[in-house]
Amino acid sequence: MSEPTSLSRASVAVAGEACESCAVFRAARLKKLGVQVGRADFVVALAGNPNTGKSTVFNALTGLRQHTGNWPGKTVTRAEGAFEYNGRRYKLVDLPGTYSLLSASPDEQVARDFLLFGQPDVTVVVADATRLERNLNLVLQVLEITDRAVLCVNLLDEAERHGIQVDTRQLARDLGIPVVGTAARRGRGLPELLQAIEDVATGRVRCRPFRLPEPPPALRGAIEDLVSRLQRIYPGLPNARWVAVRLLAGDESILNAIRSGELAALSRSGQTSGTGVSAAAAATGPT
Ligand SMILES: Nc1nc2c(ncn2[C@@H]2O[C@H](COP(=O)(O)OP(=O)(O)OP(=O)(O)O)[C@@H](O)[C@H]2O)c(=O)[nH]1
Ligand SMILES: [Mg+2]
Repeated sequence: MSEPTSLSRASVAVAGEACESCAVFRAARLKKLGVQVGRADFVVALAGNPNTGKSTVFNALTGLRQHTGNWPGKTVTRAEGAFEYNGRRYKLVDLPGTYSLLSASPDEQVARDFLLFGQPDVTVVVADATRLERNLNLVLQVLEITDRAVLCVNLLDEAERHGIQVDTRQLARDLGIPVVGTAARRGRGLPELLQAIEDVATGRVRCRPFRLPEPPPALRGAIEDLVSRLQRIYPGLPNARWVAVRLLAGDESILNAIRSGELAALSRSGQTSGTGVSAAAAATGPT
């Protein structure tokens, strides 16, 4: 996060002295693997509000051609692709846009279920730099359920056109995770994004995510009690605490997942492949 600007890195490469910290060198370390996911060293999820450029980032890193366009709700199911970076293979999962992990529309549930139960190694939240405040709602929710996240502040070119400047360094300090500014349609910032993903995936950078204050003791006791019951009934269930909180809030979709046996299936499978409560996986090929 305290690296030189992409301009200074690029100038080093132009001078013909590519070094391991320069952006052009790092971009050259990217191999787009398309649908050839195979055995991946790390699984990376792309989450974010609708229309923030998730599929644009996905396409740029995998070489695939997920549907993109300037209206929300284009991606309705999960798409998977792969890339290799610095010799490590990454499975990249493009998710439908969602405003909140509490949302209940079918495509938003696909995103929610993968983030909660798919256990990605890194969650990249792609945010719209022109609507940062609204986008941070999902970022804070994601930070409640994972220690390994990167914030990609995309559409920086649009923000600049409107005179908006984003202080990514301050954001990184406040959120406790790497924050990278991008204009993904033109590839700007993607070398830095790749580096941040690698840093978090390999543990080179340890996140200290901002968390909301603990609930009052009475509620905390109820949550802990429910968590231990859930863990007894559903051993291996990821994010049992989140499930407990949603049950206490009377979340119908979680109650239905219990009644239908979906939650039991999740805890049995461990969900490393991330099928999700209601998600149908969609491998997307070049179109
Ligand atoms: N100006 C500009 N446009 C961008 C950038 N990144 C993506 N876009 C455009 O923004 C629109 C939305 O991009 P998508 O990649 O489809 O967004 P998404 O987040 O996958 O959208 P949903 O799947 O509907 O949630 C498209 O028209 C992209 O070309 C960027 O950095 N700058
Ligand atoms: Mg999309």
